[in-house]
Amino acid sequence: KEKAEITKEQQAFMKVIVDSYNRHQIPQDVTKKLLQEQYSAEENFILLTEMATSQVQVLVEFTKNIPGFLSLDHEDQIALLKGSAVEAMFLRSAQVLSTKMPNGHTEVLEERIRNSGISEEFMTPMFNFYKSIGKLHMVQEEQALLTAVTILTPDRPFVKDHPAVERLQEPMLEVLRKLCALHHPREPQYFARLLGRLTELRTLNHYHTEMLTSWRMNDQKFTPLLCEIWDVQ
Ligand SMILES: O=C(NC1CCCCC1)[C@H](C1CCCCC1)n1c(-c2ccc(-c3ccccc3)s2)nc2ccccc21
Repeated sequence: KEKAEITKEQQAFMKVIVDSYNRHQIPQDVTKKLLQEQYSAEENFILLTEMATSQVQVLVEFTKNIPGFLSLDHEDQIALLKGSAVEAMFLRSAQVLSTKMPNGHTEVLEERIRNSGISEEFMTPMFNFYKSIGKLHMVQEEQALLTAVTILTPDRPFVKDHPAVERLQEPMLEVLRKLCALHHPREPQYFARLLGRLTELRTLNHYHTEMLTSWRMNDQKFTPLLCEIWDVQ
């Protein structure tokens, strides 16, 4: 019995994470902008760097609210943020695309992304990921916790104290498992499928530098923050 129930402290824990996740304002802006018109590859690249820069700032605020994160070794805090920023960006982008929109808007958005300047070879893996996230119909709490679980991945490059990160990730996974059972009672494998998406995320992470350098334009410009996050220049 007690295995399934979400305890009082787990609820409080989850509230902190979900509230802080919902202070995310970027997704609406990017959807509105992209639906306005098809921009040139240059304009889209600038839009991406702007969105990504503010997304990283929001991600840092979100991460600081994860219980226990600030008591981790400071260099490990940086390593976790650097290691997860791109995955959080793709996860957020997937959630933006799977948000319910008026008829035809999703198709327009997809078209704009296909013609944004990203080279063709990345479209299939990227949209496969977006579709697979969409099919999960995640509730907000699941989205917030999945992002927190992604950030608290112990085996990121340069993380020294793995066990300390695992100790933070475990309660997160426990609450997420209970949430999945609660919101998707008829899908016992839902939690496993959710975690399977994290593997797909790592593949996209693997492509990201090439996606940027092969963007259909010359001499892409990056802000110092993005050079840190995107391993470019
Ligand atoms: O603005 C965006 N995403 C925001 C990021 C911060 C959080 C909110 C969403 C971009 C736009 C794509 C079209 C051109 C402008 C930028 N976007 C992407 C990305 C495709 C490739 C991406 C990437 C990231 C890092 C490295 C290499 C490549 S992100 N998928 C989207 C799905 C739905 C709506 C927007 C989406």
